[in-house]
Amino acid sequence: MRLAIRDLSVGFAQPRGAPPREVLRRIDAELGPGEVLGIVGESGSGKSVLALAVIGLLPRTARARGRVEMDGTDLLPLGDGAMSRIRGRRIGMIFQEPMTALNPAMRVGAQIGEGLRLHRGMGRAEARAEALRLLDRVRIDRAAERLDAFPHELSGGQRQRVGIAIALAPEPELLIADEPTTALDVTVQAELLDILDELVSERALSLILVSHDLGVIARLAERCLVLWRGAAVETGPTARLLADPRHDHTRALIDALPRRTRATLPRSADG
Ligand SMILES: Nc1ncnc2c1ncn2[C@@H]1O[C@H](COP(=O)(O)OP(=O)(O)OP(=O)(O)O)[C@@H](O)[C@H]1O
Repeated sequence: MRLAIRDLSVGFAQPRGAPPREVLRRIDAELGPGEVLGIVGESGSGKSVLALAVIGLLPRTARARGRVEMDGTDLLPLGDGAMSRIRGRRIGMIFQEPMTALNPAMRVGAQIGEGLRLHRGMGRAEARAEALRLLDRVRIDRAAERLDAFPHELSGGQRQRVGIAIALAPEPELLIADEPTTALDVTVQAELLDILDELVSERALSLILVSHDLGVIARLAERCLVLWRGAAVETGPTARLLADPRHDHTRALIDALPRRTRATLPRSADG
């Protein structure tokens, strides 16, 4: 799968005929199989709007221009029906707060099973066995028991593992993770980032990783795009950006990193 974002702008309709407020301006980006693209920027810079534009989940008041091409097909003009078939099947999404993606009234195994039955044509027993394999893959402890648990019975980290398993079930080619570890403590965060990293290489998955934290981006993304007030102020290999930031906002994001994280980054990012 190749994704090409071309000259993408997004505005929001304003009341009383005022001109739309542009929150994303002329974004270009590309992503191939087994690649990770980091989207980094401060709060309100447009990261989530960019992720939602790619997966076709912008609010109705949003107006998008440009192209979001998946293997050459522009997704922006697709209607709800065509887009919902691509979403889930070809593009998966992981959210910051896994509870929003989980159905509170449905057992974990059944939620993972939905994607397996709908998109991979599995029967009930086969879907249950595969759901267990997926829970093992995201290294949840006591996976067999978790199949029959409800989301509220799990910790935040376990819920996010389930969120990843649900997103993976239809074997998507592209995964979009919007602040997937922000709500979790650092050990769990590190483990989940490792799992995502492994999945990208195992499955030649393409990953768009959204974070306000350049440390998270640096762990996974070989290339990244720095958003500032809706514009891509810097884009390129993450190592280059860290070693030689060219925009004040990139420098500010590096300065925001804890000293210990900075010490693990390419040398010149430190000083
Ligand atoms: N539904 C909406 N209607 C109007 N404006 C919106 C809507 N959603 C987002 N915006 C605006 O778009 C801009 C970008 O928001 P976005 O959520 O993409 O930022 P972000 O970088 O993801 O921030 P955060 O890290 O806080 O989630 C903000 O100015 C926000 O107010």
